[in-house]
Amino acid sequence: MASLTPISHSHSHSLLKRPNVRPPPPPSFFSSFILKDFPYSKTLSLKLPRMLTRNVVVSATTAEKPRKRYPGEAKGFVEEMRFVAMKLHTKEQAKEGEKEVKQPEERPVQRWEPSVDGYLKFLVDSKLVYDTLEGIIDKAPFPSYAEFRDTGLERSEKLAKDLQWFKEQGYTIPEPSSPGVTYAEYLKELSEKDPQAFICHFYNIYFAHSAGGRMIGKKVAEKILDKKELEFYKWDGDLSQLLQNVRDKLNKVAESWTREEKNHCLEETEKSFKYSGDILRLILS
Ligand code: HEM
Repeated sequence: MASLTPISHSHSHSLLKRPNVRPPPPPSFFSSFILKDFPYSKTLSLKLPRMLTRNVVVSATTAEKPRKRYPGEAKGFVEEMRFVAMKLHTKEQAKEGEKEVKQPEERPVQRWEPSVDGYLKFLVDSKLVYDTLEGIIDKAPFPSYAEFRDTGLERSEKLAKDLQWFKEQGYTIPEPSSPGVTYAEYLKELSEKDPQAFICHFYNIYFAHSAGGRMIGKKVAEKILDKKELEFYKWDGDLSQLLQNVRDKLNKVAESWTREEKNHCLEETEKSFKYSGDILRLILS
């Protein structure tokens, strides 16, 4: 495993007690700072930086240099990734969501009209993405990826079983389609040149599936599969413990990242939603 440099918090603690701290600079300073640090795309640049600015707290680490705190930072980097991800949901997807509904999959799952053929396309493309992710983690082109081998969250074999079940029911399993192929290619490329961005996708893919993904699985099964529970939505062992183990590892890996690298990882969240949204939308095709 790559050497990790833990961040020491002791010194900020003692300094927090200092009474004569400099007052925080005016909001305009923050807006430009955050905008510079979070160059999100046009669609989000209006929403996300404001959202982040609103939540940034200035903590007095030294009298000379006020230090901005990122939302979730005190709890660890996973909490920062979660914060950005939750804002990218729509209100109808999750309570914490803030994004406007633009795509069909952003509407309430309760009102979806899924088709078995569309769902099969979704499962096939999801399998390609998980095959790719799990292959990358296994190969570990960056040593830190090896931390994420055998987490118990792997989905490739589960999906293989589900597709076999559909086949036995008489369905023809389609070839992967463009959204899955495109995402898999992107992940392969990223994994070899940009570990921070790759880890963002890793987090979002597995954690999205354990949250919204499970909800989707249940609703879709009620509507079109006579409530058949797929293996895709079953984990060996206690899911919340498996997730916690991965959160701990992600936090540990991110401890060796600079603030710029962390921001770069957070900025990738939007792409993760875009690629995953394109695959989710197949359910409604
Ligand atoms: C129809 C689509 C979606 C629905 C209905 C949905 C719904 C949800 C819900 C209900 C939660 C749990 C919120 C809570 O903790 O109270 C959640 C969490 C989350 N979602 Fe989604 N989501 C969707 C799509 C996505 C997509 C496309 C991504 C990113 C690729 C994503 C990433 C996440 C992440 C990272 C979490 C945090 C999980 C955790 O805290 O462990 N979601 N989602």
